[in-house]
Amino acid sequence: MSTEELAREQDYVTTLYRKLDAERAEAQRRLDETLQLTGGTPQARTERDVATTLYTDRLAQLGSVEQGLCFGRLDFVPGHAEETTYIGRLGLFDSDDDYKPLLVDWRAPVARPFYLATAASPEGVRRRRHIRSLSRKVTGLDDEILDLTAADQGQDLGLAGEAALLAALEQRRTGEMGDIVATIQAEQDRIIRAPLGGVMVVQGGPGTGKTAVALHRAAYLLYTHRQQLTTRGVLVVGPNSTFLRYIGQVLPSLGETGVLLATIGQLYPGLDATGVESREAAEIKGRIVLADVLANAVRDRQRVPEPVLEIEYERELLRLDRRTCVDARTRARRSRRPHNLARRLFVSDVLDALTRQAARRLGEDLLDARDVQDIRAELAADANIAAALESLWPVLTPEGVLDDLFADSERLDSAAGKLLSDAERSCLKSGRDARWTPADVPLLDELAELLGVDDTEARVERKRREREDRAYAEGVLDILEQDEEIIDEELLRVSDVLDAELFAERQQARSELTAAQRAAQDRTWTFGHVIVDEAQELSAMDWRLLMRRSPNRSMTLVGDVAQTGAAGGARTWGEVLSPYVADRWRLEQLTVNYRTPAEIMAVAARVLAEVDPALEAPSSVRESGVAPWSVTPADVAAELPGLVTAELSAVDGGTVAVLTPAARLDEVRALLDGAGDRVSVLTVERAKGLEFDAVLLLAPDEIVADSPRGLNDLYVALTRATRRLGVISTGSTVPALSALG
Ligand SMILES: Nc1ncnc2c1ncn2[C@@H]1O[C@H](COP(=O)(O)OP(=O)(O)OP(=O)(O)O)[C@@H](O)[C@H]1O
Repeated sequence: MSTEELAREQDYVTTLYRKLDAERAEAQRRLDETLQLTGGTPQARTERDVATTLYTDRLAQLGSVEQGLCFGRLDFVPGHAEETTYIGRLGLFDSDDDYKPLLVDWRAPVARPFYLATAASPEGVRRRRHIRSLSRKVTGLDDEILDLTAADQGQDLGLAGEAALLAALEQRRTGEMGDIVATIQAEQDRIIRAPLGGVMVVQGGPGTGKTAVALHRAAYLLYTHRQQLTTRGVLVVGPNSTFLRYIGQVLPSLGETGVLLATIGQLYPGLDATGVESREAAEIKGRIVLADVLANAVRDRQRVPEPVLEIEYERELLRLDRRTCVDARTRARRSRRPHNLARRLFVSDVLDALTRQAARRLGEDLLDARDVQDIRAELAADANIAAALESLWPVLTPEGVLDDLFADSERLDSAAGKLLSDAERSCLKSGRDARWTPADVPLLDELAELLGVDDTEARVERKRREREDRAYAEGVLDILEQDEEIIDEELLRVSDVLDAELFAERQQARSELTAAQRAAQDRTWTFGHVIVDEAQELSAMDWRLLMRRSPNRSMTLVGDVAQTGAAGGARTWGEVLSPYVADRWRLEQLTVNYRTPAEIMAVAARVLAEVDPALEAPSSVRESGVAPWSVTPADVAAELPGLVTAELSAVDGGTVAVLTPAARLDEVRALLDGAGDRVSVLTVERAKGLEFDAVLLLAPDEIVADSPRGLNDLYVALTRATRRLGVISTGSTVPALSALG
């Protein structure tokens, strides 16, 4: 690349940074101005709140694009509507020149050819240029000329911007995932920009960019359907907290808010379920039949007297017989309301019956309707009667019911006797953690549905407040419209684009929390879009919970059925989804592995063939030049630290993972204590979705033997490395690894 060309691009990029600085200064100035205003009417305070959030969001967005602000350029063929377009992390416009775009946001439709154009289908693009930079300095340019004669590079795998891609892939791993906006590939772009509605499954082998694609899709959807999605939010579900930390930085650096990142264990408000239990117990809890077990458990709590319950009331005995209670129970159950709401009906019928009894004793003929009503009210307020009603139809909480069910053999036998075997029931009872486990969360959620909350009073109050908010918002908008003193165009723009309802909703959100934060606190929140990563791991009960959060079935599910480790996880996507959407879901596939070098992938492919010969491993995009190796040390404890040190120096500042069978985790952690934060010691389950420059795999035979899906686990373990793989054998050889030197 000529130095003049580099200098020309540097000039342009410098102009863009100048523009970025100016935008930042302007947003800061406006924010400062707004913050200096004090006092005033409630309306004035509202206006200030709106403006404060607007400028604060803008500043955060402008702050997050500093690195690699502009990374691409398209030059179109003569006669095309555009001549040249620069692509970057956000859009910048020239306010002095009719808002001509200086930089196009990567998510905008005009940016698409940057990811999709090929020599065979150039979409009007003559040249695609990747601009590499470090801080604000342009360090390199990679050009592709998209005419047919130049159709050579990356032809086999259809790669776009191969040089830039390979440079990105060669980078050392830091323990946090980075964005891929500069080098998104065509098959990935099609998924990222797929329409919002419906259920899309993205099936792809390890390292094909499923996680990256899922997160960029969240950013794209929020950009394209901003209004719809910032109010409802986007839920991104990942397998565990280590994984969420790994991906946590990708979205803010794309300048997005309104996204809730959570594990299934965090989807029941007020809990972060981190308890541990056996694979078997988790598998049983994940079965769909648990929905029936729980329904039975709730029904079992709706009791009738055998044969009569006597209640002392004002020194006399009222008798509540079985028949009355059975009738009341039948009517309450037939209402199909959740337990705590149906309770009102049961209580009302029983009180009617008791009132009749009490009235009879006092002499029915002497009482008018008013007297009878008074008697009923007195009965309702009586402590003994309240206790009797509570014993027959108690107010229940999900936590209480689940705890009682697992702690009490009789209850469990009654609810699950016909649905789970003796061995399965005792597995649920034994070895319970004092804390809730992730597999408990969908059960609690199910119970919350079955039980409901009798919030009649709270609802009336909420409705009243909503009416007030709305009336207030209408008032604010009227004043904004009329007040000629308000010349700040940003504020006026706010009133232009909001109607009263939205404004009221926004006000509520602002005075309290963001959509994501509100969603985290509200079990009944439904999201605008739900994205699930490592979706193959979810159990049938997990899916039930997620489908409740996504009644519009706007979902992106990414995963790999060849990597399923959970005993209750997916074997096929159809099996998982058909109860909810029948066959109304579409499948997209990713086929290129960007993480694992070909040398390592060859080993992994042998394992995959053992899992299922019909499954195909993705093709690696590059070779590392380092062959995977294997050793069988005489004394693992003595030699492991040395092997780790050697890997650390080989990856030169990069990361090393030691993947171990669960039974050896503590021992290995102790051995490597003090190895520094570039070394992670993990089980395969915890390493799922993560990647490291070098991986040392300890005792593969034990990993295989540990679970019915042990070979899948081995496949996952082998595909975590971006550069180097070493296998440390301790026992019998695993056939698929026997060829390792
Ligand atoms: N287009 C791309 N440009 C640059 N890097 C990419 C691209 N696509 C994927 N990568 C990189 O490849 C690696 C693997 O991606 P990712 O973790 O998203 O794969 P995955 O399919 O989720 O893998 P797994 O199934 O093992 O969890 C990451 O480092 C990611 O940044």
